[in-house]
Amino acid sequence: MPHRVDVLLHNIGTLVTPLGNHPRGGNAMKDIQVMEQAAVAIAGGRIAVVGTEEEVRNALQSAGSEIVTSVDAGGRLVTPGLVDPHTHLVHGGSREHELALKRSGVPYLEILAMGGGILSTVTATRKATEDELYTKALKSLNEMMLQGVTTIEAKSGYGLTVDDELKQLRVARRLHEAHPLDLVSTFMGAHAVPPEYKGREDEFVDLIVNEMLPRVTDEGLAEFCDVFCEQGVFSVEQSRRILMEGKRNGLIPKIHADEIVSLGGAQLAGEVGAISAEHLLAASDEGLAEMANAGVIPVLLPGTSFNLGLIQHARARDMIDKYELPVALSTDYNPGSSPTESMQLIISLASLNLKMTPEEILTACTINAANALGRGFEIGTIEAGKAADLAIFDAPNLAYLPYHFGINHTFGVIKSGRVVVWERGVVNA
Ligand SMILES: N=CN[C@@H](CCC(=O)O)C(=O)O
Ligand SMILES: [Zn+2]
Repeated sequence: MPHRVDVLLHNIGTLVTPLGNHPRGGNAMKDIQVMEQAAVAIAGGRIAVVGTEEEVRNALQSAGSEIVTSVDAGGRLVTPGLVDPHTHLVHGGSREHELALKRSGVPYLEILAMGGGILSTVTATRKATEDELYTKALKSLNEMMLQGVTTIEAKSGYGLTVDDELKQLRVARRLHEAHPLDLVSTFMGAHAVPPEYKGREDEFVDLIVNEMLPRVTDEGLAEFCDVFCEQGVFSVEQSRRILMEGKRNGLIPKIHADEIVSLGGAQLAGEVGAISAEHLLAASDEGLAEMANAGVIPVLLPGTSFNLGLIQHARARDMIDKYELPVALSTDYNPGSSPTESMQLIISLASLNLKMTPEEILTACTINAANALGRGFEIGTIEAGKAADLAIFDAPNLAYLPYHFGINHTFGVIKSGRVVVWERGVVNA
């Protein structure tokens, strides 16, 4: 028991959290702890004690702990800080000019093949200075924090030259150092083939492998390596080569797999030992079984299928009920397929379109998402010893979050023991 408690968060109406450090799949996704009239004592940025308010106060009193600051949660709902494990945070420009095209039925991959889509954002990102990218991404990062998010992943992939990929990753590193939120970086030089390599796709893969990957690892700019494995983008063979070379360079594989066409990306995820596979709308049963065998976390992105106007969504129910996979959820924040920073929108869409229960959704946005970033021992639950990352919502219970959709429920956010959002506004950032 610490002698000095920096923050005592008390008068929590309901505290909800999954427990443990590992990904939770199948029925275990529904297993969460629900505690009424709770409190959390925080010391040195970590959770020191959690329990009912009476238990916590008694424990602190018998240890003679000094409480430096008391924070009144006002009877609200408290969850672990949300984790957004798949974002394309750093990019230039926006793509509202493609909205009419999309709504008239032109498919996502066709817009890309016409030189638009991802490639239009590549042009804008190449043009932007590091400072311009920083300022734009900072705004989005604050939006995410106001949603109750405390850790995010950020991918490169809109530079597609050595310098422009490094530029994006340096912006993410600067933001990680300057902003209260934690950013975890992923190198995604294999996001699209740039126009100057059209018809010479394998030469672009050579560039990624021989020049980009070594520079990224030399500068310690990323932990993960991701590939858009999709028809007309990177084949299974090209993806395998990049992910294996990434691994040789110390980067853990992730993969945009079977989003539109069932290419076998889910199987590849299992084969290369990816920590996660993303999208998976078209994943086959064999692919899902392979992921379950290999312990790959499916990161589902219901904002993308919603925004692309698809009838089909990822098969979350099969993944949970049949394959006992530990589903994670994310915004996929990007300027094309999912222009939203809102994890709370994702929470509602997961309920509506993926048919996940509120308990499963909480697990997916916290401990499973944390494990998709290799951080299950550090964040994702409210337990003694973990980082004190907490979200305080103006909601009477957990089910209220997906139920009352389209508004921001966040009242406060505590990141590493520091209050960074209060009364719905950013403080101390
Ligand atoms: N599908 C590939 N990449 C992103 C979209 C990028 C974009 O359209 O700019 C995604 O995860 O959805
Ligand atoms: Zn993505």
